[in-house]
Amino acid sequence: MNHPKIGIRPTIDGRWGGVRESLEEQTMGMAKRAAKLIEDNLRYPDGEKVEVVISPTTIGGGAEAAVCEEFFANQNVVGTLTVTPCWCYGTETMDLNPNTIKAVWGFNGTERPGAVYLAAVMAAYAQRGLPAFSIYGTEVQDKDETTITADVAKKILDFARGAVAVGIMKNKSYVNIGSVSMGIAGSVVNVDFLQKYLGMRTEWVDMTEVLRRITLGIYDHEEFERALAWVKEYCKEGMDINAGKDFPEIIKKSRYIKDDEQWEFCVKHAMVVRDILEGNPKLAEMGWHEESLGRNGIAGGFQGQRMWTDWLPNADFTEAIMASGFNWNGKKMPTPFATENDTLNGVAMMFGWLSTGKAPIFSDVRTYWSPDAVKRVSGKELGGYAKNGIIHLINSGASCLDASAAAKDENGNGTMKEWWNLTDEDVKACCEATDWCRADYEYFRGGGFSSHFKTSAEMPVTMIRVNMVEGVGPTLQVIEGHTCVLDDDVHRILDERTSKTWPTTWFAPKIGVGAADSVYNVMAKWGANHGATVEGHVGDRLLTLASMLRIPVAFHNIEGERIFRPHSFNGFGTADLEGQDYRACAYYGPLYK
Ligand SMILES: C[C@H](O)[C@@H](O)[C@@H](O)C(=O)CO
Ligand SMILES: [Mn+2]
Repeated sequence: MNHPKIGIRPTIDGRWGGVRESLEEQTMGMAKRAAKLIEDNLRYPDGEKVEVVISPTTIGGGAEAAVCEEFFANQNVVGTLTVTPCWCYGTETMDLNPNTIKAVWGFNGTERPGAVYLAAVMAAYAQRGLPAFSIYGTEVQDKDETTITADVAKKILDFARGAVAVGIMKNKSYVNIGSVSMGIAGSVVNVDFLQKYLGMRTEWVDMTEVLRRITLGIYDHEEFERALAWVKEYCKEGMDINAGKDFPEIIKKSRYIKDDEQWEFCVKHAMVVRDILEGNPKLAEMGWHEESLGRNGIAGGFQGQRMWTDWLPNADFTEAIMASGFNWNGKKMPTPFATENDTLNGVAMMFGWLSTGKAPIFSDVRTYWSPDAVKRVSGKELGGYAKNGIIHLINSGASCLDASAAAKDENGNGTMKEWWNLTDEDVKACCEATDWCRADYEYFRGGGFSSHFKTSAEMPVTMIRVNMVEGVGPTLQVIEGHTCVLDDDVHRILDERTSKTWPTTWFAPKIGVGAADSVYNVMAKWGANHGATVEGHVGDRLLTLASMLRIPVAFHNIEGERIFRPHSFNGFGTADLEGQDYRACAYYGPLYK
């Protein structure tokens, strides 16, 4: 991965003869400390540490700003962080590159007017139509203080993480395999959105390409044997919902791959889909050079239903294992991969993955259960986070296996980890917590297997959705809450009323913030049938990312004090943060227009 970097711009009062000399060490010291903070705390999705470059000199005016810009030019710098403890000359030192994401940290030390420069250069950025993030600590620090305070550190990291996410998506591909599934609007790919907002290439691959590669053997046969052995050892058989059923003829005659050959087919499907997105040098060794290149895909989806699944095994294994933090080769970078080709949910999965390094969960937002309804059907009261009601997140077996929450944190609590922190025990535990049920032939005539688990830990999570709204364009929904663990009998009663062989996550949104005034209204206001969920309360990170991408946030429950957007957004009004966001995003428009 050609990693996008953060460029740091130590900026200084240009007056030689005493002022500048007295500030050189402190200014460059801020740059080095900010660089270390980012390198020590942030990782790319592939697990590598985020790379930072620092201007070769402090920047006192336009000449040195040009030297810095030239130095950054061939370093793939996606975001610049200007740092200063003093007054500087705003329009002479500002980053005028229209393509970088910008932030400025003004040290809160009163010996020199760093904060005055911060405000001055923010005015310059607002006047020039270049939104920039303003970072200023709440507490005055002594000028020789080298600690970066927690509030400043958080803003530096949230800025850098969002800028890196923007850079990771740029020039990558989103690969749709198949077309629109069952009339799902999110499956209707909006190429303008992917190109102009995310800088991504949209690729289409017909589902017959998967069949071609399986049929002609265009996959690594040695790896296939290994993967099949892993499946036999770790993907244990679950209930067969079809057993004993006398299906109508149309279903019986539709299953093309025999039951005892379906796992082989599903494993090949998963390997082929991965190779289509990422490429695989082994294929070149086999004489399949073009296939070995892949499509530079960091995310994608598979249509499945219905033209494939009405005769061939479904892609639930593929979709689950692509999005998981591990596979038969051990722990690996998750790939946001959308069921039913729901591209807008695939992008939501990608945003969550880029914001956490964790596996994103794909789900139907399927059922709102009020406390009264649960009491009626189970005789039990909902309590804890579930006390105001719960939402059933479940989709035909596509959810990443990390969502079983079988991985354990340092206190032994179930959680979902950055993939690079997964241990062998975590991987085994996630496999142990999952069984694989044969697909419901009424839905999936061609068969296949569905991952089946229930999220077995109470975790903070954030559910995300990208919607396309005529008259606005892309919008984002971000709802924080918790997963809930229900009593076994309550879970069983609720789960068995619906598709009981699919993976379940019980979600209790945090209510009482913004428009999220009830669990019911979270369900009622959700923009589509799917949601992408990641572990952690990371709604603030997603709102920062959305502001960088100029995607307005239509619905969220993130407390006002946690919202970090470019300073110039204040110019679009400050009393109503939602309206401000909409007006600023509408004016600035997409990054790559
Ligand atoms: C099997 C069914 O068609 C499911 O795929 C359907 O309920 C969906 O997931 C719709 O999003
Ligand atoms: Mn669905």
